[in-house]
Amino acid sequence: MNSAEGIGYSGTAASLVRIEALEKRYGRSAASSQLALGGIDLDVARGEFISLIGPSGCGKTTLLRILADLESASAGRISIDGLSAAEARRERRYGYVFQAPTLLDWRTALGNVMLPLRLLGWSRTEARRIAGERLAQVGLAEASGRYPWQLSGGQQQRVSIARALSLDPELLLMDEPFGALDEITRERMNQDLHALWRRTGKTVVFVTHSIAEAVFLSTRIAVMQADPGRIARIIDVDLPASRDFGTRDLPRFHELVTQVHEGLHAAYHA
Ligand SMILES: Nc1ncnc2c1ncn2[C@@H]1O[C@H](COP(=O)(O)OP(=O)(O)OP(=O)(O)O)[C@@H](O)[C@H]1O
Repeated sequence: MNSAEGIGYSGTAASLVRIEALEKRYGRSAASSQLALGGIDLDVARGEFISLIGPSGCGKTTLLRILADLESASAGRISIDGLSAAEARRERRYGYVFQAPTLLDWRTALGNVMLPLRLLGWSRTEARRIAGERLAQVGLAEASGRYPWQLSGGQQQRVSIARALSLDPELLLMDEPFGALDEITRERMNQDLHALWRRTGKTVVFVTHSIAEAVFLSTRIAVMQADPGRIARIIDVDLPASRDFGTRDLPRFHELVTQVHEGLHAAYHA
């Protein structure tokens, strides 16, 4: 049985995501199995933007995939708005953005964003209207007729975000969505994602390897460590709520970058 499904429990009004004593073991035999997550406790408040950062292999993607019910937990409990991960998946309570865009090459940008709506029974006209709005939300209205191979990497990721938003979920799970982009495009995407988050009030769980990206975007940062994967430290990001290109020049921004850096160093050498 999927334990995340079996023992889901009710969250509070304030926390949208609740994770308690979550463990994940890959492999069956005791000799060859590996404890990828060794007891994660984390509450994510509604409207929060939390980043997971940590050394390669510390279980960031595994944690995100368990939340999305793409992977089962070995022990522990999670709930999303009071639902188990499986229920939340069935009810389309989250949107998921992968590291690679995963768009269908034979569908236009609009067609890709329409797809989840069409699959759930929206009429073609309604789906087209909503998908058009979502593409406008990510600044791609004029590219709606283009195919993925006619779009830049950054534009493809914008389409992926629009698709994740298509059903207007309260929760967005994002697995290093800007990892493959050049630095300037990435900063621009950070800026636009921040503005989108402020406008929509979504709750975001975001995996990244970039300290600057985590500090710029987040309300809190969970620094993880490996063997087994666990949360080593939580850092509150007390920057002004509204962030722009000037945010990276603030002394507090640099202090926080140093704090996360030190947290990561400690995590690497623990
Ligand atoms: N399907 C799988 N089968 C067996 N082991 C796995 C599987 N997926 C992940 N692992 C192992 O679990 C651990 C955590 O992997 P995970 O991909 O979640 O880490 P991560 O922090 O996201 O890494 P990265 O930053 O490199 O993407 C790693 O040791 C990995 O080898």
